[in-house]
Amino acid sequence: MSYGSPLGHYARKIMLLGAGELGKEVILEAQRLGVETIAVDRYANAPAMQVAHRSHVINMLDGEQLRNVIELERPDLIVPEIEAIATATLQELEGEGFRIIPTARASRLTMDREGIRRLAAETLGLPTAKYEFADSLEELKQAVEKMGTPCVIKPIMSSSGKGQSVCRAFEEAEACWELAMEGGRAKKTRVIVEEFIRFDSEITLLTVRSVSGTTFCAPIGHIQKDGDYIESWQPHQMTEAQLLEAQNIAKTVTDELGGYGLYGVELFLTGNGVYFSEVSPRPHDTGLVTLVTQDLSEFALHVRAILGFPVTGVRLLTPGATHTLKADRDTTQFKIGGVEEALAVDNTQVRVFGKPETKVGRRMAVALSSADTVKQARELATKAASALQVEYL
Ligand SMILES: Nc1ncnc2c1ncn2[C@@H]1O[C@H](COP(=O)(O)OP(=O)(O)OP(=O)(O)O)[C@@H](O)[C@H]1O
Ligand SMILES: NCC(=O)N[C@@H]1O[C@H](COP(=O)([O-])[O-])[C@@H](O)[C@H]1O
Ligand SMILES: [Mg+2]
Repeated sequence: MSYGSPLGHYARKIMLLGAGELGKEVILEAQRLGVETIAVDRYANAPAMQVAHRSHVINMLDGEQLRNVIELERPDLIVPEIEAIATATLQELEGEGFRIIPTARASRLTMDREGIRRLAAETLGLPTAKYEFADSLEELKQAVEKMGTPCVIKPIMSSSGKGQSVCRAFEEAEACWELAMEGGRAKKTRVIVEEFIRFDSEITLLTVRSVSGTTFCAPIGHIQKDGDYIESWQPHQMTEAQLLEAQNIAKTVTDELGGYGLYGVELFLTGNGVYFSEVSPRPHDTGLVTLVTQDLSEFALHVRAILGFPVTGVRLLTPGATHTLKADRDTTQFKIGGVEEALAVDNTQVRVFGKPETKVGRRMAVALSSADTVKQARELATKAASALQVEYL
């Protein structure tokens, strides 16, 4: 396959739908291969827009706006970077010959928690937490009663833990409902109620589907707070049996979803075996660690796979870890400080995402460290992240 230079007549063009910190790394990798890049998101100056050839600001949940921008640009590949996109329009466009990564069906099924959960548990028979759905406070109360407490309540369309809470007693159901209504990405009222799984640890298994077949990265362990990731490390220590179980689940779900690209399969490890939690048909936030641990990062792997290039294997070069920096206020008047101190920590890098605005809980930067052991790497990344700070002006 051959293609011309970016911005020329024969360029190969990819359009990212979503332009956050993960997309920024995807675009940088695409540019290394001489691909033309277009970033789209709901607000101007999003991280990936700052490194793309061009950008557009639209409401990606509006099918007409989405179709217009795609027809205007006519990209060779359309690469969803977040869940909240008008996926029915992506399915129509795929029918008209556009290529959606990994497939329009995969982006539709993973757009909300119901599609992927029913597919995994009911069609594929994978082990998951028990679940119920509710469309009103009344239905939620019934579901909580049936499920018992504690249980986890999440808007069906949300990510990074937005609108998610643990309901510890029946009386808390109303507060959980209110939180979910505020936190969802789209104005949908439906929530999922999940059995609370007391896992020993949780992992992301990055799984690449390419012209070369399916490849797994070493498992990534992580810690989440309020449904959002704080720390991740690679490799995560697990038994051979657990790893095989995890790979089997990942293979089953990614084969079903199909297409080319990197998937992040989220799994809970328990004494009773491995549970499937959810899957991202795209690079995963906890996988940022691969920027310092692997010969090819999850972003490089995604780009290679979606362009139809071979992915013959992935090498873990060193243990590593990441720790995030989050804001705790809503403002445009801020600076990121402490980069100098963070970079003084051994074997450490920093990514400052360049988001134009802080929000409570919004991820603004990450520290990444490598070391001889995961334990050391986690200590270094945590030390570096604690040196980083959002300075409010
Ligand atoms: N049923 C559950 N039992 C116990 N913990 C859970 C359960 N569901 C979610 N969690 C915890 O909350 C975290 C976030 O949940 P989940 O991945 O469903 O949210 P999300 O908003 O899709 O996050 P992201 O988009 O960042 O992956 C999980 O990684 C896990 O730590
Ligand atoms: N867990 C999913 C995830 O981490 N997604 C990443 O966060 C961005 C949105 O950030 P924002 O909410 O700060 O705009 C997304 O664009 C993606 O890069
Ligand atoms: Mg998740």
